[in-house]
Amino acid sequence: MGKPFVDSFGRTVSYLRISVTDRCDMRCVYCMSEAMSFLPKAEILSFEEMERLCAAFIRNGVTRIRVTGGEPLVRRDIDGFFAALGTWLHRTDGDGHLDELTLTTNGSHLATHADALARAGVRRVNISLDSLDSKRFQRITRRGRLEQTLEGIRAARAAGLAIRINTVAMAGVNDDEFDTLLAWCGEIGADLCLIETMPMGDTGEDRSDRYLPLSTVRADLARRWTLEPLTVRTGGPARYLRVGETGCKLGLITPMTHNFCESCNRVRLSCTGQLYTCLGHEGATDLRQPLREGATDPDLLRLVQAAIQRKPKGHDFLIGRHADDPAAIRRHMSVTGG
Ligand SMILES: Nc1nc2c(ncn2[C@@H]2O[C@H](COP(=O)(O)OP(=O)(O)OP(=O)(O)O)[C@@H](O)[C@H]2O)c(=O)[nH]1
Ligand SMILES: C[S@@+](CC[C@H](N)C(=O)[O-])C[C@H]1O[C@@H](n2cnc3c(N)ncnc32)[C@H](O)[C@@H]1O
Ligand code: SF4
Ligand code: SF4
Repeated sequence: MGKPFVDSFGRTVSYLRISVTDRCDMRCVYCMSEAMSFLPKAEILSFEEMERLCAAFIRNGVTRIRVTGGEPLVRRDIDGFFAALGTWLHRTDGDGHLDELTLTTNGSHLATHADALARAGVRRVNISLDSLDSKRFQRITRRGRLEQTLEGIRAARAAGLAIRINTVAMAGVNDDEFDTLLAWCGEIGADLCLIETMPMGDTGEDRSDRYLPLSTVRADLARRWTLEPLTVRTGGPARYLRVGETGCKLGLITPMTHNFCESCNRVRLSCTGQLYTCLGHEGATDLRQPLREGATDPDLLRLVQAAIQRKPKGHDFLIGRHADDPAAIRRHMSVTGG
């Protein structure tokens, strides 16, 4: 096995997030604009290309891969991709292995894929759902259908996958639903993770007046629920609390703080083969061109190592920052999948 990737701040990179497509069947108001245009197929890495890059990461100490998007389950032959990555799970030949393979999805196609994901070795999924009211769900996602996502959640449970529901907390949009969501998650045995809105990409809407600090939400929920801080971490940014009444976990993701930058273990590969070493920065290293021009594994490794050496210390997101501001992050969340 090769040497683990360590950045200039001494942080070891053991977690790769890979966005397999920029396409999506929804257009969530905080993520994309209604008139989002998508990339031509030739620009997107083939699954063979993605598998080769993943292998290079795994052979150098990456033990967790999260597949995301866009909506990962709208890409053709996604089951085959999971099956291929799944062969790295718990390998013991000393040439690298994965401890975890997982995905973040909007759930709309989970009913079709849940069994194949479980067979590939996926054990838990993060499913985005911002409301249990079908009209509101449709308004937020612009084209999603609540029943379809609920069907996907049922299929995931039936396939034995552990579920975390991701809910973007939005002032005046779904802030009256957190109790309902918490109770419902308790009923279905899922964890709930609330996420603060992040200013990424132009969505055609102003996000700043929807920003809801989770410190306020937590204090409010604590009046009705027994919330006990947990030390458990998934290697992700969520800080977890145990909900006494349901036994499930409540996660809080406050991406605008720098809480987790100092122990950041992750990099991101976009569907066009750009390696982003920080969610909160524009800079990326192109791996597609060298890959397509016949770069060897050591060549690719050198590029990745150099990129990781330049991994920034943290982000400088500002919620009120206008999209025209030169410091604003222009790319949409769907480019890197969060
Ligand atoms: N600032 C920041 N936010 C992140 C980062 N990774 C994920 N997030 C936020 O967390 C949200 C949820 O991401 P998920 O795809 O569910 O992944 P995760 O929370 O890392 O998942 P786990 O692996 O289960 O901990 C994203 O939409 C982002 O808002 C990160 O590295 N930096
Ligand atoms: C970009 S989506 C990709 C995967 C999949 N389509 C889904 O929705 O789960 C990954 C996560 O990012 C979150 N997200 C998207 N845009 C965001 C934003 N501007 N701020 C905070 N979270 C965001 C979504 O709610 C979702 O949980
Ligand atoms: S959050 Fe996920 S489901 Fe919603 S538009 Fe973005 S990529 Fe699609
Ligand atoms: S903002 Fe950048 S440094 Fe901070 S946790 Fe996210 S990816 Fe890591």
